[in-house]
Amino acid sequence: MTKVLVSDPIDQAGIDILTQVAQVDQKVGLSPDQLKNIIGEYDGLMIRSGTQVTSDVISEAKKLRIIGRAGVGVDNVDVPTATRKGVLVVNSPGGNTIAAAEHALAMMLALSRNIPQANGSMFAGGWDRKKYVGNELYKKTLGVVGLGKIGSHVAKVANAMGMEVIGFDPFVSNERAQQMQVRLSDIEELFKESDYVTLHLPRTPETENLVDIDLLRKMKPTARLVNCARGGIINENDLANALAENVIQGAAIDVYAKEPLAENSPLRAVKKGLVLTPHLGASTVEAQQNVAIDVAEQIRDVLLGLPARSAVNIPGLSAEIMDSLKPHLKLAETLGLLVSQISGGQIQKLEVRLQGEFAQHPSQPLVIATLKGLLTSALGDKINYVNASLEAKGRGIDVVEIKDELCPEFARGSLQLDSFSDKGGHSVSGTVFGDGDLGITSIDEYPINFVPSRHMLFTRHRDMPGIIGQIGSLLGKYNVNIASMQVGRRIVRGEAVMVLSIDDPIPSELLGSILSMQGINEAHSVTL
Ligand SMILES: NC(=O)c1ccc[n+]([C@@H]2O[C@H](COP(=O)([O-])OP(=O)(O)OC[C@H]3O[C@@H](n4cnc5c(N)ncnc54)[C@H](O)[C@@H]3O)[C@@H](O)[C@H]2O)c1
Ligand SMILES: O=C(O)CC[C@@H](O)C(=O)O
Repeated sequence: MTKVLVSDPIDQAGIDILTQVAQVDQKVGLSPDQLKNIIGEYDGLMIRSGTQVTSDVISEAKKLRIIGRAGVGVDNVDVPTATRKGVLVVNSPGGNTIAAAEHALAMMLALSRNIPQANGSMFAGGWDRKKYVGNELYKKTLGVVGLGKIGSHVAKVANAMGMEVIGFDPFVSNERAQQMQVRLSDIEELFKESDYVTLHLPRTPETENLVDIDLLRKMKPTARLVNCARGGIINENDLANALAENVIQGAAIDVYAKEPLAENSPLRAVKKGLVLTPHLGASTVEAQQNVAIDVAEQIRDVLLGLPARSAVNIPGLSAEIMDSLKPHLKLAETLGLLVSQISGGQIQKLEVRLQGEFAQHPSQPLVIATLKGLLTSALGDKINYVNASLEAKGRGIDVVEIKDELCPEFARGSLQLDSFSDKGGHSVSGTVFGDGDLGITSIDEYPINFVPSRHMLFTRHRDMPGIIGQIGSLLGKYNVNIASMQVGRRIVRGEAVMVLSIDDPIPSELLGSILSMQGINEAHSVTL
């Protein structure tokens, strides 16, 4: 029975999708040890930001295939460990964009008009109209740090509200910034010039403590800072001191270095100018439905053996790409399996030659599929699209990609693998025909033409009368049925290759007998 654990509160729409394919256990509030103790039972795990999926947790997973994060940030998942274990990590990159952008805008407005303070005072019996005079956003300068999905939506709305928007994002071009009506600046200038600064960048080792007391001191004393991105980007002690010392006028914070925010956090002790929310950026009914559906559909698909839309740990391999490249990926995997089984040694280098149509597609998915095929004989079902590149690297396989847009021989191009091992080199190539069928078109540069089948016998032998008949008789003796045969050679009576498609695998004793025949240089049993 396929089982999925849901360990954070998830919208029912997502649960309904998961129950189409699995038994769904909803267990919210598990301690790290409780999660470790039960994770071994599950094929899928669905979380929000509350569950910490540490390396310890992933190490205890016996059959986990997918971790689905109903949201954007996967900083609560040890992605490198998941990748090593071949566990796919998926998220919902766009499901809560609007919710998070609107929360940041709400925080700016709340700060400028003292709404939380005025609200608190009203419920305490007050009526203070002088104390809560605020500021308008109109004609003020907004600095947006991180101009991705959320930052660009904030910029759009701020522009519409009559703000001047400046931005800092090292990965955004001037053209893109112009389209967003944002003037690019460096980070120090942005902090100096802005009346409001809003953060919309990820937390990474480079962005941790990015906003410290030095940067805060660059801000205007009337400036306000909003963080609805990730905790840890602002140094919380420095912010508390800056507010206490009137270095800046205000701040509104939704996310914290450590969540939930500790009771004795210096932020909770700030007396004025600070608005805090408990990581509510994505907490709208609409966003929670969006992310639950988006991620549950991906978990369902992966458990059914289909690709995911937003895989975090196989970049460049979206469901769309996998769908459009289906036969090409199948060929890449088949050639990888084939070359690994005829190589017979520890492969040290693999050249992946993409020609014609193959060179026009993104190469990364095709290389990953090749490596998956290459390592399947050694690792069985432990190898998949998630960990193939990492496993190949770990085994010291040097992968070289060669692209050639021309391919005069085959209308749809061809893919060739050249492997180099301690036992010498081998080469296989193939193509995809118009109807999506696969064809193997050469082995060790001997032209050949066959449709790959589950079981095959491959030989390199002297091209001399009687040798093929002898192999046929031996197979007959072992009751192995031949489905088809293909022979390729370059010189008459030189060396030739033969591929037999057979109905059953070759027993090792039979392979030994074939290898001991006169004129046989190599014989390999191949299973795809
Ligand atoms: N508060 C919430 O509930 C909530 C909800 C959703 C997203 N988020 C967070 O909001 C942030 C933005 O999310 P998004 O969906 O817009 O992501 P995104 O990937 O679309 O955009 C992030 C942008 O940050 C930029 N960036 C990266 N490093 C930078 C740096 N050092 N300086 C400046 N810019 C840098 C990137 O180039 C990118 O354009 C993320 O941290 C995400 O986790 C929070
Ligand atoms: O799950 C949540 O509510 C937080 C989501 C948000 O931080 C995200 O990264 O998508």
